[in-house]
Amino acid sequence: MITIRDLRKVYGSFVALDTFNEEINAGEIFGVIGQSGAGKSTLIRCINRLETPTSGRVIVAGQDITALSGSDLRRARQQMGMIFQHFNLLSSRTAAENIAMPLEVMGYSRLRIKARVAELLSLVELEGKGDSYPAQLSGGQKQRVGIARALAADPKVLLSDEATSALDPQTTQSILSLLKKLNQQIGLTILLITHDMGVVKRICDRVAILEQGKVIERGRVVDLAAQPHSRLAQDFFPRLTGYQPRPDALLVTVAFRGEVANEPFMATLAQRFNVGANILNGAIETIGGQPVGQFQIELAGPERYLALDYLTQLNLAVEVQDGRTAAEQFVDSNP
Ligand SMILES: Nc1ncnc2c1ncn2[C@@H]1O[C@H](COP(=O)(O)OP(=O)(O)OP(=O)(O)O)[C@@H](O)[C@H]1O
Repeated sequence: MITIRDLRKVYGSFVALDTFNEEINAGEIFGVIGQSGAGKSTLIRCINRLETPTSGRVIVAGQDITALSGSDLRRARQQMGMIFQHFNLLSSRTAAENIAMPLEVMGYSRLRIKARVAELLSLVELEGKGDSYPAQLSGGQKQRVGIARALAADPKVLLSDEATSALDPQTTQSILSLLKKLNQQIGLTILLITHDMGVVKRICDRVAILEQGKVIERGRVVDLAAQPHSRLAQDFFPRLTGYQPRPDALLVTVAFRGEVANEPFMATLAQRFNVGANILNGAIETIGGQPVGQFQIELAGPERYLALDYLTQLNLAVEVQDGRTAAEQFVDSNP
């Protein structure tokens, strides 16, 4: 649905976005996460052509956005709805009138606008609020108006620029639920940028992590979360720092997903091997509809390497603190 090829944006000699490539599929929720200044807004502004890329191509629903100008570009932009952190509603217009704006630009009749606005108010669960002015609405309600306005022209893609950053945690959850519902109900493709890992965890199918204009990690959220060493996993499952294992012990991170989360592997370790297995830290989250978790454990005792080998055979991702894989540790300790 969105093809981004070698997209670059340079301001003077400063590279704000460095050769971004991605294929965002129809019906997908794709997140771009990064800290302030990472290049997220630059990316989204190059996609909707609020900025002109220095080089590269952006193809949305089969149309090369980077090759268009004038009225062709305006028409192509109608394929992309956009929502913003501060909602960008007109304070002098009611919710219904704000939602109607793109339809007015497109020359819809008053009757058609009325019907479409009613439909959109219902879609974003704001029935009865059409006559309210923005000042009379909560932050979450204002964002719902923003979403309805973004969807008015029935775009294929929704671009979300930190749409929940100004909202409290509970309202953030309700807006994310709404975005997920729209994604599932009308097959909306969503590209969202955020600095909040919680947003990625909650609704994104795939993610790219931007740092200083470059992608430093990308993949399916559930896959990255289940890899002990990924940036994403380290953020989802913060590790103990500064812990020194005992001399006869290994400090091990075990990551797992799906069915294996239900297996009592810790109990089995203690039964089968001459080891003490001490859980230092751990959590299980539901990501992409399946359990994903990580434990940090200390394995102590003469059979700690056998225990480690057993864990890797269970299809768990296992990482020992000194960076060697479980297999390397095992070989090194059994010459
Ligand atoms: N018009 C511009 N001229 C010069 N530099 C710019 C311009 N726009 C952005 N930049 C620089 O490009 C870098 C990326 O900015 P961008 O706004 O894309 O980051 P961001 O990840 O969206 O950050 P934030 O979350 O704070 O909005 C920053 O260092 C910024 O100062």
